[in-house]
Amino acid sequence: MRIRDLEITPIAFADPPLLNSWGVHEPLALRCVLQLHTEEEGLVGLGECPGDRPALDRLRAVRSAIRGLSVYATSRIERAVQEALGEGIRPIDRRSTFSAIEVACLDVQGKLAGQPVSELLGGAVRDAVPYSAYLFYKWAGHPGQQPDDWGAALDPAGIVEQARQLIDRYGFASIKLKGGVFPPDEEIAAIHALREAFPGHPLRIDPNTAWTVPTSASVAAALDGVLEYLEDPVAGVAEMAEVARGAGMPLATNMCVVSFDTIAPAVSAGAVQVVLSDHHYWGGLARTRQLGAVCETLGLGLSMHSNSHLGISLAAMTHLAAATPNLTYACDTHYPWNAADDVVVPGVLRFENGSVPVPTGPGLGVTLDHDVLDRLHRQYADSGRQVRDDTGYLRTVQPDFDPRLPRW
Ligand SMILES: O=C([O-])C(=O)C[C@H](O)[C@@H](O)C(=O)[O-]
Repeated sequence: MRIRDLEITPIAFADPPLLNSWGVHEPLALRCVLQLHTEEEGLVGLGECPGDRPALDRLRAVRSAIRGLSVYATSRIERAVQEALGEGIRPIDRRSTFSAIEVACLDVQGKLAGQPVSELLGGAVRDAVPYSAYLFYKWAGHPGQQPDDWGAALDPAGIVEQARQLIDRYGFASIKLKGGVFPPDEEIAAIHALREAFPGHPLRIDPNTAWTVPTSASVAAALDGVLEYLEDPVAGVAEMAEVARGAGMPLATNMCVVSFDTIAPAVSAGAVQVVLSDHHYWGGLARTRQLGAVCETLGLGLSMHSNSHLGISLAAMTHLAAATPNLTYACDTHYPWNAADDVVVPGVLRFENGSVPVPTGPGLGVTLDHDVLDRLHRQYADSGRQVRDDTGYLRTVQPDFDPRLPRW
């Protein structure tokens, strides 16, 4: 079963004004939907990946190189992708490009075999995958941002209210707060407020390396006995190790362990106890299962990271987590923030008690909604890219958008 073509559709979907240590989320998140068409039987495999212009350029660069290859030959496809990308592309971007294509190949393989992707990965060891409530400090609204009904969350009471909405709607157990936004004392107070409001719910905070070693140490002391893990408090292996030595909870990361070659130095230094996987950045579902084996061997915990994403990625994440026995932490997902714009037909992907039941249909088990895809693609074409100007406000610019290439 050979690849006839890779259809690349950039899309833009609404993202609320969520805050992180870099600022506020842009009004539109850029993503890309892949449809991998086969030569025989007219099958289509789905993939999803970042949709910024460099990511799209990389996909266009590899498109002809994978034509004619077997959908089963993922190692050969990976090599063809690497060769087509040539020199000068960051390893993480190489892995990300291949990852979306690998997911689309697995979707086709599953459709051919009449088996869900989780079976192709060794079989689901859980029927449903737990996700965490991913809390963000949030403005009520922002210029250029579409209105939403979540409200603002700018203090402990707002964070507790946001957690309540997410837990009421989705049933999450674990709760993760994106920190590094306000002074650490305010974020510590928010975690204590969550602990009081939701006793028994595992809690995490992730400031995306915004803190210094002393700040991280005092946050770790203040939250001792409260957190299931502290994620990326500080940048650098040596700095993470220094924090880890005095912290009463495990340190987790998706920023200092980002590839296989970064595992050993971090482990030797005692810098991390939990690794957050992410198939987009680790080079696909098979590679991420290899990460699982390495973590098991080294006695590291395994969790899962997310960025803004839609249902094709959620399906892939769910199949992967279901078939990775030692992925025992609840996975991150941004899905509740973006679900209203999903490109997959509703129904299969749903949250029950904080978990997504593993899709049982062939392949990823999800179906593309072409009307939504077209709408989000038009939104991409019409809006250009939103960037923050030097006054902190968002504006629409078109520098990396070429209207002559609306769809590849
Ligand atoms: O856990 C993480 O590092 C992230 O989720 C990175 C994301 O970019 C997150 O900070 C966000 O969406 O603002």
